[in-house]
Amino acid sequence: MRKIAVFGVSGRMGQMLVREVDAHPGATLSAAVERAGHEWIGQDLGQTMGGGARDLLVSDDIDAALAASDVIIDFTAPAATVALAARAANAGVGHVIGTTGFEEADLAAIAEIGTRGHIVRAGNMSLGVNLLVTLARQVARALGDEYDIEIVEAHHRHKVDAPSGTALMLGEAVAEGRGVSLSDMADRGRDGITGARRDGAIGFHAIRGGDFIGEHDVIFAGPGERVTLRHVASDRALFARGALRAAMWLEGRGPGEYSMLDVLGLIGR
Ligand SMILES: NC(=O)c1ccc[n+]([C@@H]2O[C@H](COP(=O)([O-])OP(=O)(O)OC[C@H]3O[C@@H](n4cnc5c(N)ncnc54)[C@H](O)[C@@H]3O)[C@@H](O)[C@H]2O)c1
Ligand SMILES: O=C(O)C1=N[C@H](C(=O)O)CCC1
Repeated sequence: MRKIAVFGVSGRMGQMLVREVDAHPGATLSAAVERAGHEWIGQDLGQTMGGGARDLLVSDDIDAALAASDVIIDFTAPAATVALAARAANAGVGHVIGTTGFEEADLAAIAEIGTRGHIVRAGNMSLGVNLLVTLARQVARALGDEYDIEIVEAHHRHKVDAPSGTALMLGEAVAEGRGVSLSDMADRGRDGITGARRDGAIGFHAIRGGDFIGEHDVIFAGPGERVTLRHVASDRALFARGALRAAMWLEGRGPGEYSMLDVLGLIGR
């Protein structure tokens, strides 16, 4: 049995993850972790999730959670994830990172920890989005600079980061397809007298509202035609299933910062 701890357990994703781990015949929930001071700390996990008691208390004790686990699944917040990555690596525990909203310095810190730790990190854990990433790279390469690329995403009203992690994955993929750096070409939102579109720009636009789970369009607008690649998530459990797959996949792997493209066997496609 693979022992899996869920961090951010009271969150939208945390609760999905508990259900997926419980349903997996090869996995057992080893710890349920929330941030210090959260109202769920010390409560029975089953009861806080609205069911019967299950003999597992929600805790903020990171060392105890790491000691009890083979791998942790972390959908929390950037600062928490970066700190946790170092502790998981030191403890020899795998770390599946679903958190988004990282700054460049956070990503560099995680990459450094990935030289000794066992990490899977992806801004989107779904099979469909990761397949779309490979398609977006190919389409950008095939269509070339005459086609303007705009990435439009929509998420629920509680989401705190923009562009979404998925939009950034798609942006990296189209930039790679074109042989350019995303940080040079990204154009995030537009407002006011922006001037005409910059040649080669990769545009990002974020819609926030209601209960959108996650929708992404990559638009290639060319002379006389447009191509749109689209992904629509209709069930948040999708992301939890992907994260659990990553947690199982990490078993027996060497150190590294892997992506869902590795987990799903989509690398190089
Ligand atoms: N990669 C993916 O497929 C994917 C899918 C959905 C969401 N996400 C990302 O996952 C993150 C969480 O999303 P959500 O919708 O579940 O948010 P949420 O706000 O519902 O849940 C986050 C939880 O993390 C907890 N938390 C914060 N700091 C913590 C700490 N130090 N230790 C333990 N717990 C801590 C919060 O208290 C909260 O309960 C976001 O960054 C989101 O963008 C990624
Ligand atoms: O609900 C969220 O938050 C989501 N975050 C990920 C992102 O930033 O792309 C994946 C989709 C849902």
